[in-house]
Amino acid sequence: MTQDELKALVAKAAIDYVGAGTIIGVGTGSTVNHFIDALALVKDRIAGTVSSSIQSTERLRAHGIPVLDANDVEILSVYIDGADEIDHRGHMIKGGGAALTREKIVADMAAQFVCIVDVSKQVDVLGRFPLPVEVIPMARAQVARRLRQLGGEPTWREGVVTDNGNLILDVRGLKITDPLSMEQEINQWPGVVTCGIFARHKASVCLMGTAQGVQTLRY
Ligand SMILES: O=C(CO)[C@H](O)[C@H](O)COP(=O)(O)O
Repeated sequence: MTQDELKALVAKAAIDYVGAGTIIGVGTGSTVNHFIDALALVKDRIAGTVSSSIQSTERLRAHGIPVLDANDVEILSVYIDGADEIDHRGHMIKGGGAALTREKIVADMAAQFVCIVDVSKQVDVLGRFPLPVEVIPMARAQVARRLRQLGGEPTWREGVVTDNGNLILDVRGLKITDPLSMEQEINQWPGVVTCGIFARHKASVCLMGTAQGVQTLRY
């Protein structure tokens, strides 16, 4: 199976986690695009969605799936999203699509996080994928200096402006052996909106697409 076929497979499997009459959180990316297409087939089952990006909102609305304002919703039954990397404890790197901050907000609203990935995203230690960090434009150079002091090599993702009007630094060379403490450390620097480590908001379940089918991992 191709990587895209594995993404479609896990996206379809995630429909089992969509509870009748509930509001669900929807992530961003090519795997989630498959999920949105699958969700369209059962859209009458749910009360609505909260979306993590303009891109996903547009796709949801094109299918006639209601998208609600996060401020009007108290709790989500589930948040379904992809990841750039996931370790064996459910910690993730996210933000390859620059939607990390809204993704973390929607994840924070949800009772559980169902991560949908193909097997290529599984790692022993996070950091092979460059860590995205969303920064307020004025803080770009200072946060980059801080990241270098931490042992990383930050690159500005030029030309990319997030849905929140901010910039992305992609950090190579980090070996993230303690995801929770590195997430907390980076997030406290002035000008950082959030970093793409999802340790505080790790996956509850991962549906992993493999050549043998969908593997369900619980953390
Ligand atoms: O974090 C994300 C977007 O900000 C995505 O979940 C991540 O980049 C995975 O994307 P894809 O499903 O296209 O591989």
